[in-house]
Amino acid sequence: MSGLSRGTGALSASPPVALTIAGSDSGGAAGIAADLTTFAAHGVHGACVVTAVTAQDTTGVRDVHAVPTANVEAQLAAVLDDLTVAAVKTGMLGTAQAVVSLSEAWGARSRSRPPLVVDPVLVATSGAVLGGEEVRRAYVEHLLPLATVVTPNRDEARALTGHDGRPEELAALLTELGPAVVVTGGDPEASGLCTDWLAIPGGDPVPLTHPAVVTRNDHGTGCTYSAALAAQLARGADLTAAARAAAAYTTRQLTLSQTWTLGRGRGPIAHTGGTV
Ligand SMILES: Nc1ncnc2c1ncn2[C@@H]1O[C@H](COP(=O)(O)OP(=O)(O)O)[C@@H](O)[C@H]1O
Ligand SMILES: Cc1ncc(COP(=O)(O)OP(=O)(O)O)c(N)n1
Repeated sequence: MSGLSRGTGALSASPPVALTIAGSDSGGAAGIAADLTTFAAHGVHGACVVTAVTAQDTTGVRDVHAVPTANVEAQLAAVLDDLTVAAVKTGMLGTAQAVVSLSEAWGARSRSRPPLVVDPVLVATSGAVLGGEEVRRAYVEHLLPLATVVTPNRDEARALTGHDGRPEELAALLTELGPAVVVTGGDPEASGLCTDWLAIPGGDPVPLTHPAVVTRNDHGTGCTYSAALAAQLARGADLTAAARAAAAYTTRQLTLSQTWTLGRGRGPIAHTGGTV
């Protein structure tokens, strides 16, 4: 045996790499924290491009610092120049400039592009606005047409379409921009069920229904779902299987954190409980 320690574990193949482009949540519930821990739970190596730094806890968002666009671009170039990325997800992008810059960088890539999951973060659970009207418009005009799949919750789907229809109608409308769509959520307290609507361009929207978890600890749920979806795609799942698996994973994390008491407000969803 040489002087080098070989460790005790079996040799393993390199994991797939997923990249999150998102903001940080100082409370560790949403954003980059949720994404990287969710990637890890799926056996996927996580790279990250930080777009915004939020001073945030379980009760709300106190401050937002947008990372300068030139630095966001440099982070993205560093990751893509070096790592073979199998899937990308975007979360809070924060400014219209960041949305446009990312769209241009993505559109300009000549090599094959991995699946791009866009979680169009506009508003947090606490009601804090994380992306205003200019950001909304930039998503619609620039980024959504480049996405593989977009994962708005019902409020975001209404905002993006400018319509107040049923979620399956909103999902179908958004596919007209090009991507597949999962409109997430539902009315868990009323029905005991959550129904996400998956629409693939050219097909009829399909309901994906699962039991609802009654919990106050749901901060970071949308981030966790979209990160799990990206991780599944990085592992090679097809979109329908990935959407089902991501919802199952998210439900399991909500169940695990159901009895937690962390913070004074909407506590964090668990991120890495159980195995995938
Ligand atoms: N109470 C709940 N019980 C089980 N699943 C849930 C619950 N709330 C949301 N989900 C699921 O979590 C995922 C993210 O949805 P959603 O909560 O709409 O995101 P966001 O946090 O962006 O509003 C979806 O698959 C949705 O069905
Ligand atoms: C930095 C940051 N990014 C995203 C969100 C929104 O999180 P999300 O999981 O969509 O939903 P909430 O549970 O926060 O509504 C955030 N709050 N912060």
